[in-house]
Amino acid sequence: MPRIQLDYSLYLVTGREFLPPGKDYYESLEESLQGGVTLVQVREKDADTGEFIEVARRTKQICDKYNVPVLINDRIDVHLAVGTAGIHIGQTDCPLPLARTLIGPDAIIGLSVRNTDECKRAIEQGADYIGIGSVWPTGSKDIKGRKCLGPDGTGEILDLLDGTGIQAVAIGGIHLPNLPQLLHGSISPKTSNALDGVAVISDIVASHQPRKASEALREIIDSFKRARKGLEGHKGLFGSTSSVSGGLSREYLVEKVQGLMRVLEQETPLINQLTNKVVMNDSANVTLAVGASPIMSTNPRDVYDLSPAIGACLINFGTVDDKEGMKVAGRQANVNRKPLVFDPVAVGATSYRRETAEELLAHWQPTIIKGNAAEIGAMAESTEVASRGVDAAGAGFKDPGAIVRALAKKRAAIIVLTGPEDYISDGHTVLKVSNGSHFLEKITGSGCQAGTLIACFAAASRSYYLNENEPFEDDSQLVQGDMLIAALAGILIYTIASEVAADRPDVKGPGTFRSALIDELYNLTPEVVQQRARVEIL
Ligand SMILES: Cc1ncc(COP(=O)(O)OP(=O)(O)O)c(N)n1
Ligand SMILES: Cc1ncsc1CCOP(=O)(O)O
Repeated sequence: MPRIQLDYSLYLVTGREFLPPGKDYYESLEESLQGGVTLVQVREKDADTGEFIEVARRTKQICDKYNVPVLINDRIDVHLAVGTAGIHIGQTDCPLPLARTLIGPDAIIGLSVRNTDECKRAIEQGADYIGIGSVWPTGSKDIKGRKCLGPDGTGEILDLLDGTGIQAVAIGGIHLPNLPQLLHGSISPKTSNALDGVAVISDIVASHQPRKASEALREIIDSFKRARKGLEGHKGLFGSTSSVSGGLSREYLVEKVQGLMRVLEQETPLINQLTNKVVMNDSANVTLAVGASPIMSTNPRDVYDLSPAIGACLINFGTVDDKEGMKVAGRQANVNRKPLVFDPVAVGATSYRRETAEELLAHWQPTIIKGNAAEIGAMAESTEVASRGVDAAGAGFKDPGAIVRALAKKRAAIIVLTGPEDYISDGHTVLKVSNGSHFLEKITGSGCQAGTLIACFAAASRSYYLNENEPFEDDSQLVQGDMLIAALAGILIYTIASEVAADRPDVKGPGTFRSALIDELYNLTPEVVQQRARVEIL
């Protein structure tokens, strides 16, 4: 007889030591069950056997009221004494085959997995589910300096499970702000296998309001799972994010970009830009010139309040200010499902910038990442192109298309590589844009302005989607709308306007070019885009 199927969506691992002062364990447990916890593991690291059995017995009594199964951490004797649904064991606990003999064929056995080798063994030994971790640093367990897996490392393990029927949860450092990034970012690149749930201790147990904490996590997990159901059979990485997979042509792409130009003018979306001091004024002006509305808010409370009202958010860390504001703005963009454009300026130039980028990326999931060759190289951990200040040094990548495609897959985001030619990828399709003017290299912040315009068109693409469809009709993506087209639109509009500006007789050098560029962005028509766009599908 097959073992019972558990719902792994929101898996609470208990930890009485992490309760807020004065909070009763059983009260906290009951509140978390009311908030939507679907499975509970009793984890007692300091209790003696009698106490463990008593805690597990009362835990099971409460969980039974909510029809939520209970598993026991490590201890087969406690499981047998209390009659729970099964056990969770680690790599140094009782070996799985022996545990199976001891607890019989019907009980669930979960195994901790920290790498692909351990996963292969878990498959061979017949685990019912695996706990993949630690995804991020955690204060709830000593992970002995081991490297955290992150969403992409989690995805590599998920790849191996495809077709095995073994369920998987992730564990370690999972909290509301990084949950969307984990769920979407761990979808395995090769097989599209995804997590069945997440296991958490502190996000629920350490909360004064475990019911609310659980409800908030469940909302995100349920929406992700609904989306996956809608996508059954689909093997692409991005589902509906990009609609261009079939029948792709220059004409199709340009027509879509023209459509977004009209949407932008009609909708005037608000674009919040946490950007650097050097470019702030020009970025606000290019935003206005294409028909969007700029706001340059950085205060954490302010960006939180603004998030529901904006069309998109840009985070550009050129002067690495306002890190707290960037964390909150990006997190709220994810929570409110707004496009988030990340411009990691000079990320490869210093260790501080690299660490800051990683810190930010642990807080939120970008929709689009834009950078020059040095920045994209640093993000892709490639040494082909070095940084020189905020610029890239050297000739560039041998195969830029392969770089952007691989990074898009790794980061589960659209990647835009700017340079003499621009490359854009969603992990499948690679587009190359050959428009632009040499003057763009002679003014400060041209890359930053391109990022701003990508954010404007990302907002337009989302609006277009929501106007055409029932709200969240296709819930498959964190952000709705065609973000590959949005990135293409931002790049095309900017580079074509730069060509038109550079051709003007009154443009004598970078100073006059800078003003002319804003004028030409303002005056650019869909017809000129049609005539000038040099887009190739690689
Ligand atoms: C769901 C889940 N995944 C992993 C673990 C970690 O288990 P283990 O490696 O045995 O470490 P301890 O929990 O025993 O410290 C888990 N408990 N649950
Ligand atoms: C038990 C365990 N195993 C790997 S990480 C971890 C702790 C998870 O706790 P938290 O959800 O508080 O990070």
